[in-house]
Amino acid sequence: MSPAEATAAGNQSKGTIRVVQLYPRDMNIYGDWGNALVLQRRIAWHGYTPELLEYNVGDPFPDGVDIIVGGGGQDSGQLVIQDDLQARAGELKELAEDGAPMLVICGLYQLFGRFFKTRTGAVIPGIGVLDVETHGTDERLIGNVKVSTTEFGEVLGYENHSGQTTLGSGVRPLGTVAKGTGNNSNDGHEGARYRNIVASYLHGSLLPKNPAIADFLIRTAAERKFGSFSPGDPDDTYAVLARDHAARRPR
Ligand SMILES: NC(=O)CC[C@H](N)C(=O)O
Repeated sequence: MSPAEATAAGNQSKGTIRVVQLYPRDMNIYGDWGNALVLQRRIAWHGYTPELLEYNVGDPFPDGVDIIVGGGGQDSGQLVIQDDLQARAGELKELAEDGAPMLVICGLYQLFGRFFKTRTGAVIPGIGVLDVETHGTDERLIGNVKVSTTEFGEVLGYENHSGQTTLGSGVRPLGTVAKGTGNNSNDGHEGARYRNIVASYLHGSLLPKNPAIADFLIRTAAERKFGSFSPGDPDDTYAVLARDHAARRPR
């Protein structure tokens, strides 16, 4: 049911949750925009009113941000956004430290870290919200991934990156890779967790197949804004089918 339909049906909104997708023009590959769409739909299913905004290079930064979502991108897309991202570092760091829920995938995961040194030797500075660093290699890590996590159960998705990310002591991994590569070829970890940020290499999109992560972001946003979260009754039929299908895909 759309928010408008919910209102027409007489359901009282529990309040507005504002989602901002960072740089969809330059950083949105392998279906990452689907993460914002899932948040929009599930926020409405939980009885809140979703507001979905796009933030691109040069835009004024929106006020009252409740959830930040950022996707992946080619190295060239990361170069395009790098200066604007540096200009927004202060606002994003403040939101992160204040506990705003965020989901950053692949290219923006790398740039929320300290830096990404690409395969060609270019160093793209990150904003240092996450204590991670990334080095490009000649090997591309591509394929379906399964991750065991304590917070979200089994996380499923698809990776495609040349960057290999090493975690510092200021973050913890999202989980342990059961199939695929994840952060790098060495330590068997995928993604990073810090405060209410979930960072991951997984596209596909991630949230349609992993509603537990979507609901974590929504619950955290509601608790932060309204003091509590009252869940609705989301329809997980397609999520269950998508998870089942993704889990059976070969690497
Ligand atoms: N899928 C991505 O976002 C890729 C990120 C980065 N360009 C890399 O290759 O590592």
